[in-house]
Amino acid sequence: MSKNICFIDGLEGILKYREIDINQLVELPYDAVSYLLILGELPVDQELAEYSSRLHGEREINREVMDIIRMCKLNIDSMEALRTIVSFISQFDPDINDSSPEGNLRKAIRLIAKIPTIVAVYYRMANGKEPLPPDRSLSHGANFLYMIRGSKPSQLEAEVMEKDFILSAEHELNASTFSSRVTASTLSDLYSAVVSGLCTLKGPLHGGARSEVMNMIEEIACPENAEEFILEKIAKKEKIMGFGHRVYKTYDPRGMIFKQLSRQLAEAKGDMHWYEIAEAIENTVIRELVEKKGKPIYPNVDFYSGVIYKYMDIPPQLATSIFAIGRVSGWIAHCFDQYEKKKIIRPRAFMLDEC
Ligand SMILES: CC(=O)SCCNC(=O)CCNC(=O)[C@H](O)C(C)(C)COP(=O)(O)OP(=O)(O)OC[C@H]1O[C@@H](n2cnc3c(N)ncnc32)[C@H](O)[C@@H]1OP(=O)(O)O
Ligand SMILES: O=C([O-])CC(=O)C(=O)O
Repeated sequence: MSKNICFIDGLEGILKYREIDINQLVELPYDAVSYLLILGELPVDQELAEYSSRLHGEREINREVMDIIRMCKLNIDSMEALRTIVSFISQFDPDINDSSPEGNLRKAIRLIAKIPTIVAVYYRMANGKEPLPPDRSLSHGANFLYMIRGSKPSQLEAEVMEKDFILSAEHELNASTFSSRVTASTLSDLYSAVVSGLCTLKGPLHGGARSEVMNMIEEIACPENAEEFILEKIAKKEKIMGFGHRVYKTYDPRGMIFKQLSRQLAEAKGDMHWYEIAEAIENTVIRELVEKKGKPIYPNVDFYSGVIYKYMDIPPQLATSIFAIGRVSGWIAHCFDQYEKKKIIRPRAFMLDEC
C-alpha cells in the first residue's frame, strides 16, 4: 500500500486520509471511507456495493454474546462493556487463527460491523429495553441510531452520524492507534489489537473527553453561566475538556466541521440552547487562553461532537463508544500496515521524556 494512511499539518489545520482532504471525505458514506482506509483506495461503485453488503451482513451478534452483554452491570460506561465484549467475541470468529491478508480482512469486516451492534445492545439492555436486530438496508450511521432508539432517524441525523464516524475514523499515531499498532507489531491477532485501542481511547485525555464535554455543557446549563465557569477552571489551572491538541496548533479542521454540523442540527430542531452554551465556552477559552496567553488551545474533535450528541439525545455514557465505532477502521488500517512490516515496535525508555 503506497499512500500514507494519514497526513496532518498541525500548523495549517489540514487533515487527509490516503491523500484525500477531510472536507471531501466527509461527503462520502462511512463504508467508502472505511474501505479507503483499510484497502488503500476509494472503492468504485461495484466495490463499494460489495463491501457494504459484506459489512451490513455481518452486523448480527449471536445468543452467547447477548447473554454476556446481559451480565454487564447497567450503570457502567458503554466503553467498559464494549472492551469486554470485543474480547469475548473473538472465539466465535472462524478466521481467528488465519493471519493471512484475506483472513484479516474478514475479521476486520466483522469487527467494524459488530461493534455498533454491541454498543446498541448494551445500551438498550442497560435502559430496560429489548435489543433490536440491525437493519441491513440502513447505512452505518442510520442503523446505529435505529438500534439505540428503536425508530429510524431523520435524514439529517443519519447524515450527521455518518459524518461523525468519518471525522473520528483516523488520526495518524494518536494514543489508541499507537496502542493497536504496538499490539499488531507483536503479530498478535486483530481482536487483541482492537481491544488495545479501545482501552486507550477510553481515557479522558483522549476519546473520553467527549463525554466530559457533555457533562460540562449540562453543568453549565445556560449560555450566561459559561464565562464564569471557564474563568474559574482557568484560575484553578484545570484543563477544559474538548480543547487543545498535541498536533494541531490551530483550529482542528474536524472541530470546524463538527461546529457547522451542530449549528445545522440546532437550527433544524429550532433550539439553539446547547449550541449557544458551547459557543460561549469557545469564545471564553479563545479570548483567555489564545488571545491573552498565546496558547494554541482551540476546540478539538471532541468538543462540538459532544454538542451534536446533546441534539441527538445521545447520553454521555455512549459518547466514547461512538468514537470507537468510527475509529476502528483507522486502527485496523494501521494494524494491516504494521503486519506488512513484520517488525516489533519497541521504543527505548528515554523516548518517554519527549512525550
Ligand atoms: C481525540 C483526542 O484525543 S483529542 C484530545 C481530547 N482531550 C481533551 O480534550 C482533554 C483536554 N486537552 C488536553 O488535556 C491536552 O490539550 C491534550 C492531552 C489533548 C494535549 O496535550 P499536550 O500536547 O501534552 O499539551 P499540554 O497538556 O502539555 O498543554 C500545553 C499547555 O497548554 C495547556 N492546555 C492544554 N490543553 C488545555 C486545555 N484543554 N485547557 C486548558 N489548558 C490547556 C496546558 O495546561 C499547558 O499549559 P502550561 O504550558 O502553562 O503548563
Ligand atoms: O491525534 C491525537 O493525538 C488525538 C486523536 O486521536 C484525534 O485528535 O483524533
